[in-house]
Amino acid sequence: ILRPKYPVQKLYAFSTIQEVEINLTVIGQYVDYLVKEQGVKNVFVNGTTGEGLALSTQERKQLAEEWAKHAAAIGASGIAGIAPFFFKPTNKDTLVAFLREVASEAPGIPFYYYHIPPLTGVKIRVEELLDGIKEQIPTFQGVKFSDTDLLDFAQCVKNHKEQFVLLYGVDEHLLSALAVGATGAVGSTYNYLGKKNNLMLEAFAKQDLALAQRYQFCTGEFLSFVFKLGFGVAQTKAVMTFTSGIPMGPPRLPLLSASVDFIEKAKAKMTSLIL
Ligand SMILES: CC(=O)N[C@H](C=O)[C@@H](O)[C@H](O)[C@H](O)CO
Ligand SMILES: CC(=O)C(=O)O
Repeated sequence: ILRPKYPVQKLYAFSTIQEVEINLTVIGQYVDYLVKEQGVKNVFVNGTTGEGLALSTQERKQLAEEWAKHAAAIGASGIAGIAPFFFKPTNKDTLVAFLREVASEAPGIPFYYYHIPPLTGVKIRVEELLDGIKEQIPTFQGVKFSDTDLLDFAQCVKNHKEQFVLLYGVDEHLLSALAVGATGAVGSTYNYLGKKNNLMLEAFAKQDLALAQRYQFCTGEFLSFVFKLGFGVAQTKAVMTFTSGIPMGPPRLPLLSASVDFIEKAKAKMTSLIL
């Protein structure tokens, strides 16, 4: 959630780009919206959608505190870490050693590995990573798995479902992940399709696969449409803005705001979605 830092746009060489600062004032309203309108039960703060990687440590702390305050929580119920993505770990042991250092800074808080190879470029299989990880990282609690390798995910479930929380993070594939035993889901589309996805979870739990598929196809229909227009975090913010009415603001560089053309088309598509 960002907002322009200056009222007047700064001029850059080829386009107008705004410097943006975080906007804490809308978080209370945002929490209410997620809970009441979308049935969202937990929030993943400073992740991909919240542009955590584009924020300073100070900004991330401010955001986490503001979310915790409005969510009436005393603190975080968990923290998550991604793999280092510039100098990358090339094997499981170095990745575990890295995560262990991060996790040990907060010894009382459950730690999750955020597996997102499309963005980190680190493709070390989670099945392999989880093997023996609890001995190395005592606070290890689970994985947010944002990849389409459902064999890797299924192996994680098969070997560790009792021990770890396995959250799936590719929203358009969630039903497939449920089929192999996902514990839950974390994703950007639950900001605006949360209600439909909760109904999908319910249908799946009642073994009504045909109904669950219709909800999954709804997410798929929307995403497959917007993917063709160019879809990323900036566009997600635009969709969240028009569905919730809460201003999510522009993204921070190198991302650029969604175009008016994108917003119009995405809005029309969203309105046309039928179950
Ligand atoms: C790369 C990315 O942003 N992944 C998100 C979660 O991790 C997902 O929620 C996707 O935004 C969503 O599945 C649409 O592809
Ligand atoms: C949505 C999500 O999973 C993220 O922003 O990291």
